[in-house]
Amino acid sequence: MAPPPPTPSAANPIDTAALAAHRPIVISGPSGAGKSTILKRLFAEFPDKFGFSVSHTTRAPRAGEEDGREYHFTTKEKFLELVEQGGFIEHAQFGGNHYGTSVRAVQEIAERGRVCILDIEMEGVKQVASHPTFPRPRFLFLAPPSMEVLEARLRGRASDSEDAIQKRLKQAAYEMEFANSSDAPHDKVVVNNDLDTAYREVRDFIIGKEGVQA
Ligand SMILES: Nc1ncnc2c1ncn2[C@@H]1O[C@H](COP(=O)(O)OP(=O)(O)OP(=O)(O)O)[C@@H](O)[C@H]1O
Repeated sequence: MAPPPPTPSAANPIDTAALAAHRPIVISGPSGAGKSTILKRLFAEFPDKFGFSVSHTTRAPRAGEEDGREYHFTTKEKFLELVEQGGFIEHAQFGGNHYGTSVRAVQEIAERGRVCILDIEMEGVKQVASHPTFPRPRFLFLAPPSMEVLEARLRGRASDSEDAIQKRLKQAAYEMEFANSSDAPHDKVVVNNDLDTAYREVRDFIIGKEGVQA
């Protein structure tokens, strides 16, 4: 049986008004689909409209990192307590450390009058879509034109080893399968073939009639 939904507590009340006025956007898609490229353009065109939330992590800060800037650094106990309270819209464990996006961090962006853009991988997307209390964001999936083109772009980026490229391609196949399934929450799928066209489609989805006004 599914556990009962956590009630928003005093520790993490949900400010639905701010989130409704500035509805967050979840962007996902395989590694190499072009998310960073398109988001970079969007932020350059609209420097004051969007924000990225600051994630929580249980890993130790690295030299030069500041609490609340790169991450909210926290302990495993506090992290798991917040999980129990439904305080994360999504969270995961990598290399022995916990990482998560808190309701509070996303809300903070909305309260500053900005639309929070969440670049989230597939498992996180599923968690956000099934969160019991967090208001549903808008979901955008960025797809490559084909697996062959994706492979060529990953190679062209020249930032990964052969092993890493193979792992990304394998993961991309799962992501495409999920995106094509009826479980996928996506409100819009944009195929990133020609960059200008894809950018316009993403921009229209985000700032068009249903999105924030430009
Ligand atoms: N429409 C396009 N046509 C040709 N090349 C593109 C296009 N869109 C993106 N690229 C290139 O493809 C590569 C992958 O793009 P990018 O790094 O933005 O992907 P990403 O989805 O952000 O990946 P990751 O999830 O790994 O960060 C980059 O080298 C980028 O310049």
